[in-house]
Amino acid sequence: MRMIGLMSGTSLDGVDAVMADFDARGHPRPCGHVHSPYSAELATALRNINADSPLDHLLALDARLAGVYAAAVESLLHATGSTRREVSAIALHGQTLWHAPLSDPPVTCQAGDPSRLAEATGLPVVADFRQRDLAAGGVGAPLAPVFHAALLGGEQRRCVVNVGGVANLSVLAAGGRAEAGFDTGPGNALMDAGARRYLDSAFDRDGAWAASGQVDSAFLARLLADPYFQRPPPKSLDVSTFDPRWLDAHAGQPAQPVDRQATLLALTAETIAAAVERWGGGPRDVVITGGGAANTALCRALDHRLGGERPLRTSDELGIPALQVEALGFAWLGRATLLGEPVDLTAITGARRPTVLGGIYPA
Ligand SMILES: Nc1ncnc2c1ncn2[C@@H]1O[C@H](COP(=O)(O)OP(=O)(O)OP(=O)(O)O)[C@@H](O)[C@H]1O
Ligand SMILES: CC(=O)N[C@H]1[C@@H]2OC[C@@H](O2)[C@@H](O)[C@@H]1O[C@H](C)C(=O)O
Repeated sequence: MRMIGLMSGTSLDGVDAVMADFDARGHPRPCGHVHSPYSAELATALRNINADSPLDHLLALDARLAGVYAAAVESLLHATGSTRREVSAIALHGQTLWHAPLSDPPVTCQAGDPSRLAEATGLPVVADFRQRDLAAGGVGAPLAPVFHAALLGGEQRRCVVNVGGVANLSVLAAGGRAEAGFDTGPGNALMDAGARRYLDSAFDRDGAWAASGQVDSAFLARLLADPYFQRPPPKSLDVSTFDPRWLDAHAGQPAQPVDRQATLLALTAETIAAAVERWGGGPRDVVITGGGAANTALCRALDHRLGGERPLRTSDELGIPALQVEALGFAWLGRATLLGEPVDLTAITGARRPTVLGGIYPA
C-alpha cells in the first residue's frame, strides 16, 4: 500500500508531504518528501486566530488550506514520478486552529477541508484523527507515541522527543510498545517568535543567536514554576498556551533580547529533560525528531542536560529524516483507518478504549 502523509504543525512553517510505501507487515518506508512553505501572509493569518475570530474568516481559511494541501500533493506526485492510481489515500493532519481538551465540552479543530482536498486531488482523504480520541475521553494529543513505536521502537527502552512548535515525548518500552506520551511544553514556537521579532527571520538557524546569549537563571526559574510542567500525564497543549503573552506575563525579563532567547532555548531543553527524567522510566536512549533536531544549540543543551551515557541521536540516525517523521506517522495512522484497525491510545491520551481514528472522505 502506498499512502501520502500531510503534516502542517504548530510552527506554521508550511506543509510536509511524504510518500510512504508499506510492506506486508505494515511497516512504512518513506520514498519522497516535499516541504511547501506557507506564505508569510497565510502564516500570520493563522497565528492571529483567537476566540474572537469571525466564523466566515475561519471557514475561508479552512477552504484555502485545502488548496494549499492539494498543491503540496501535486508537487509530491511530480517529485516522486507517481501517478494517482498508485496511491491508496491521503492522510491529512490539517492545521490545528484550536485545541482545548480540558474545556467543557472538550474540543479540537484541525482546518483544511478534506472534502475539497478529495475533490481537488481525485484521491480519498483520511482526516480528523484527533476528534475520535476526544470523543473516547482522551486529550486528543499527542498521537505520535503510537507511530513512534511503529517507526522508531527498538530492543531497548527509548524516549522519542518531537520538537515542533510544541514539544512532545513518547516513552517506548523495551520491544517498542508505547507506554506513555504527552506534550512537555514549548518547542520552537517561542524561539521562533523571538527570531521573527529581532532577526526578521522565521527561525534562529542552528540556534546560533540563542547560543551567543546568557541564560538568565532567575527568569528561567520563574518560567519553570508554571504548574503545567508538574502536572502528571495525560496532558496536551494548544500552541497558544505558551505564547509570547504567557512569556510577557512573567516579571523580570532579561534586558537583552539575545539573553531572553538563550533562556527560551534553555526552557525547551530543561522541560524536555525533566520530563524524560520524571516519566521516561529507567535507563533509556533518547532520540530527537522534528525541526528542533536541526537546532544544533538546542541538541547540545539537551544532550548536556540529559548527561546520559548514550548520546542524544536524531531519528535520521535510525533511518527516518527528522522532518519526515510526523507526515510519515500520519500516513501510518491513515492506513490503520482504511483497514479499520483500532489504535490504542489508552496509556497515552487517557482514551477509554482503542478506537478507529479519523474519517474517510472518498475520492
Ligand atoms: N536549521 C534549523 N535551525 C534551527 N531551527 C530549525 C532549523 N530547521 C528547522 N528549525 C525549527 O523547526 C521548526 C519547524 O519544525 P517542524 O516542522 O517539526 O514543526 P511543526 O511540524 O510545525 O510542529 P509540531 O510538531 O508542533 O506540530 C521551525 O519553525 C524552526 O523553529
Ligand atoms: C493539537 C495539536 O495539533 N497538537 C500537536 C502539537 O505539535 C506537537 C504537539 O503539539 C503534539 O501534541 C501534536 O502533534 C503531534 C503530531 C501528535 O499528535 O503527536
